[in-house]
Amino acid sequence: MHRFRRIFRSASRLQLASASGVEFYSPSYCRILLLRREKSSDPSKVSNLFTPLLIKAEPEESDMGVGKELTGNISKSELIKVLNKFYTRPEVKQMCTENGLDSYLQHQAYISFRRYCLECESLPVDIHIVVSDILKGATHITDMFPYFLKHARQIFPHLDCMDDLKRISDLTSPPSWYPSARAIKRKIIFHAGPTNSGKTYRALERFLTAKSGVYCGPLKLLAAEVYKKANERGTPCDLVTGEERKYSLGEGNPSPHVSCTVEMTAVNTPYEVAVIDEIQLLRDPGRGWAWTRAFLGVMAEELHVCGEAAAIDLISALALTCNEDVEVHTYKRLTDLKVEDEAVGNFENVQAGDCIVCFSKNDIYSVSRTLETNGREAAVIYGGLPPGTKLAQAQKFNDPESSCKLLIATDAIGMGLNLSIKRVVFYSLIKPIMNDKGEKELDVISVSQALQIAGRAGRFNTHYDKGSVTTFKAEDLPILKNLLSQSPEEITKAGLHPTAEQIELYAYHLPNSTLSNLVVSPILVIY
Ligand SMILES: Nc1ncnc2c1ncn2[C@@H]1O[C@H](COP(=O)(O)OP(=O)(O)OP(=O)(O)O)[C@@H](O)[C@H]1O
Repeated sequence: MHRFRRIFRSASRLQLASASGVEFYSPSYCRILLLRREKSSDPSKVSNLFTPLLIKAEPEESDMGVGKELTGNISKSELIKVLNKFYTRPEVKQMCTENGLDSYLQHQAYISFRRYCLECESLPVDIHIVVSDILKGATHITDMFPYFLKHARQIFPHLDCMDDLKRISDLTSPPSWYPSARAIKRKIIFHAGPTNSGKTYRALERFLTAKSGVYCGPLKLLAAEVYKKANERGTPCDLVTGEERKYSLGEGNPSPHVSCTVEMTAVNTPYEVAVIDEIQLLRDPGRGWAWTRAFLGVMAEELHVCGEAAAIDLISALALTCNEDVEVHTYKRLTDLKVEDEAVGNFENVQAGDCIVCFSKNDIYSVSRTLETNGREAAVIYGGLPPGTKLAQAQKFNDPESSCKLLIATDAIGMGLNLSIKRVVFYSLIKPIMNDKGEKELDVISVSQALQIAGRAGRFNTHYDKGSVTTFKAEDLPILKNLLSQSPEEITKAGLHPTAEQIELYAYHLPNSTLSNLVVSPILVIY
């Protein structure tokens, strides 16, 4: 199981498909390819990642000396001469290419074959006879090719099942990976609007009144919130995250409703209603595949997706690949949000109801230390905290009776959490991001991130019916204003991940492959 998990994780590096004009990507996969490309402009060099299996020179006992008895002794020097001559023949190279061996694999196979022949105490009969015939001029040197190819296939097992691997590697039609979802005609409703516009509320109302449903959220905390809300409303609902499963109706007795993190979405369970929250995250380089999978695979009569309007076109195109239509409902923000004309400047100007947003743990620590030194109590929320701790921190900050009036948080608060924030203060606008090469670099936050985080201020149904936003440093304010004056960038790509079954098939076809060979096989096949 552990081995399989490792295979699966690495397999997230697979590419990609382009189905009916929808572009998919898996950047961590691309990272490998780009790394390879940096070393060489030839994409076929991906095969350099294959390491040959070691074949011991141990012929069958019944073979021992038979070749020599039949055709006479062959000296090592004669054998080397034949092998070298064989390998330099252009026809041999041609035949290698035709059989899936590029120049790297040819060379590796030749080194291994040569070692095998020279280390053999007694050559296998068939090889002995063909070498002997070549030496006598009775046959052509290229007649050794079948023996060489047999050896190459032993050390590179993927060569034996290229056709099957090609079939499995066909990632060009992701909708067909989910036959159960394709067997039903789903009604798809896209709730589009900015943050705090009531989109999720509307979708959840439908979820709560359905006979069965699944809520797929971006964070454990949000899944936990929906689980709590549903159960409080008398709709028994289970909670499923990567870490835990909570049953509402008693251990082992699943409820008709499930609230889960999007990665945990069941694609073989029928539901009346499914809600996929923050659908724009399907473009996310690391986790986007989970939204794509949930969208294509969830078996729901009614599928509600909530998110930025920037995802409408892509979702409609994806739906089209499933022969489904999308009904779009648009929403407006429920409360006012004002961009302030002054930056905060220093910690004395921090006010009750402020949420200081940082993009690094160092900033979180330094801001909380400074506030503490100034005798100001602050709750802290960042991605790495356990969900229970995050919830406790959110409750402490939301509680009007609490002495804690400040919040320090990363963009973990950017998604759906109900926090009583009066003003969002961006401590910085620089965030580490993953570039196209899969490397981490620092960049200004995107328009979508700025809007999403700023939108947390003045959340409907909290103590503040209006919100405001500003920066800590004066020099950041014009940049923030510019970001907030724009609409989120149109989403044009969705993340994609092969299914567990596809990776299992790879493991099945290549039982003797090393893990690294198994992982890179699909990449080679795609090329
Ligand atoms: N019609 C409504 N009646 C009562 N409360 C509502 C209503 N619409 C929205 N709310 C509340 O307003 C808050 C924001 O709504 P909601 O979570 O649906 O926003 P959203 O558009 O999905 O934005 P986000 O992505 O930030 O969650 C929530 O606390 C929600 O319960």
